[in-house]
Amino acid sequence: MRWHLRSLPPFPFDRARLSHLNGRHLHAPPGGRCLEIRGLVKRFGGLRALDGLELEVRRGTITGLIGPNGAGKSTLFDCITGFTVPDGGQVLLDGEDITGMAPHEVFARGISRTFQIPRLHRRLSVLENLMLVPPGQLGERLAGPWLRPGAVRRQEEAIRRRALEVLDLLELTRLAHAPAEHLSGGQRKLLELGRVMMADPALVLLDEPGAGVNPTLMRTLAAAIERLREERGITFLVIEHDMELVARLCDEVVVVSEGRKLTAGPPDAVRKDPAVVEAYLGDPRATVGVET
Ligand SMILES: Nc1ncnc2c1ncn2[C@@H]1O[C@H](COP(=O)(O)OP(=O)(O)OP(=O)(O)O)[C@@H](O)[C@H]1O
Repeated sequence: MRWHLRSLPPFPFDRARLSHLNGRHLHAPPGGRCLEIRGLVKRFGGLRALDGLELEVRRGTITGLIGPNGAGKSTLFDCITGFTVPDGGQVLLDGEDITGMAPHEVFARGISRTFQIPRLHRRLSVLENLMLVPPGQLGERLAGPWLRPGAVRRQEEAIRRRALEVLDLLELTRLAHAPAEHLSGGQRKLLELGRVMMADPALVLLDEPGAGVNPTLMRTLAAAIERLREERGITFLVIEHDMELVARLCDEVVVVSEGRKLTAGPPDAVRKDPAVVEAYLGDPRATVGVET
């Protein structure tokens, strides 16, 4: 029986200690293509939410995904993660075609996501929300606690330790035993990122992490994302409307409009691109977001 969680390393992350784990992202060199979207099409009745979308996300980068409301950003996340099956095109992860795979198959390949409205177990505590994430826990099996009580206990302790480390990183320790429903909107976003961290992903898709988050929590959130990229080499694709956050976090920004890629490039260049400004505001003389 596999007991992979026993070997989970503590935070702060240490690449050398992690190398014995099987995460392909830990061995793959940064900068190569992690995610490729080729000609993706998704129709809802007569509406083409994705209309031949093409984009690439390089390994180890934080890539922003921006575009006006209804551009198709969330639909893209749904297609990547198996929540929606596209009508055409391909999703490639590290060169493997994962188009149309079920959500659990995509998750098993190292892709985790968050949602615009965090999906948490509201009645469970913050700590329990984290501890539920790692799959294949021995205690969940009917006979596990009877046949291997020591192994179940040790595994649970390892998961608890890791969850406490995640809470520490996200500055949520004092809320460990509070029910998730008592958290503020911003704290829920942090907890959702924590759940993603418990899954040890290679690629993380964040859907509007900054929405409804106050400036202090935003700094904690941004710092955690940067740290995960630096120390774990985790790749991020981030839908975000807050251009200040995009400018701070992202190496590259992809702009989508009406289900297609409009342009891509460094945040500053993209923000001043007349085509982008027009897509957002209908006025090529304006600029998108705040000046930094
Ligand atoms: N399940 C669905 N059924 C019908 N239409 C849908 C469905 N999901 C999305 N759409 C439509 O597809 C288009 C793209 O929606 P999507 O949510 O992907 O856009 P978005 O870029 O994420 O927008 P926002 O920034 O407002 O969240 C929209 O016109 C939306 O109304």
